[in-house]
Amino acid sequence: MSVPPSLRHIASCKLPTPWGEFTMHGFEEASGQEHVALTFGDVSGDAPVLVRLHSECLTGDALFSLRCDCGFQLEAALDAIAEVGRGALLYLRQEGRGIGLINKIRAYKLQDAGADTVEANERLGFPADMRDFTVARDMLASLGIARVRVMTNNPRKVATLQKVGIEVAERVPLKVGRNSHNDAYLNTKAAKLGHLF
Ligand SMILES: Nc1nc2c(ncn2[C@@H]2O[C@H](COP(=O)(O)OP(=O)(O)OP(=O)(O)O)[C@@H](O)[C@H]2O)c(=O)[nH]1
Ligand SMILES: [Zn+2]
Repeated sequence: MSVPPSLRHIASCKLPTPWGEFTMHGFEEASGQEHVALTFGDVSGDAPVLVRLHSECLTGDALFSLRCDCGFQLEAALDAIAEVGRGALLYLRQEGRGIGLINKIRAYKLQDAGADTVEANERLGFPADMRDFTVARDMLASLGIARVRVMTNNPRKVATLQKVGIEVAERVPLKVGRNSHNDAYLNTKAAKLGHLF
């Protein structure tokens, strides 16, 4: 009996953006979970590729929320990739650090009442961060990317990439979008989740 591949590349298309023309690649996990990658320029070859692993945040990425830094990081990452002329953004469908959109709204409600972002997850019965970044390995492999300069403040992303055999030539900090609404959230990420600010 043959084992189905854990990730399938389904189709690619052009994606014009204010930063220029990206190529959008659609992937599907065996579970049915969908992800996309945007590439810019020629990402083949041995030179490390500027890469962002971005976890889905509907509120920050699409609805202009100031509760987090996600939307600002998304824009800054696309900006940086277009600026160097070559790179990839993996848009991972891991809303709410893996707990999903509705549970994230529940967690925000608890945060409105005083819990921090980690306590809120725990009160709902979830770990602080449920994400598994190994899907990035298969997406990068499918795109022909073996060496990266990864834009993140999250050491766990770097550690996972290294663990699954992606060479991390450099971690590029991505510190944008701090404001009065997300200041405490970002401080909690540094104190409890190990983010490097
Ligand atoms: N459960 C929960 N998830 C949140 C909260 N605020 C933001 N998120 C989610 O956290 C994730 C943030 O992902 P990333 O932008 O990849 O950020 P990161 O792992 O913190 O690290 P960076 O690469 O440094 O940005 C997204 O999935 C958001 O939906 C929150 O208060 N609770
Ligand atoms: Zn966010």
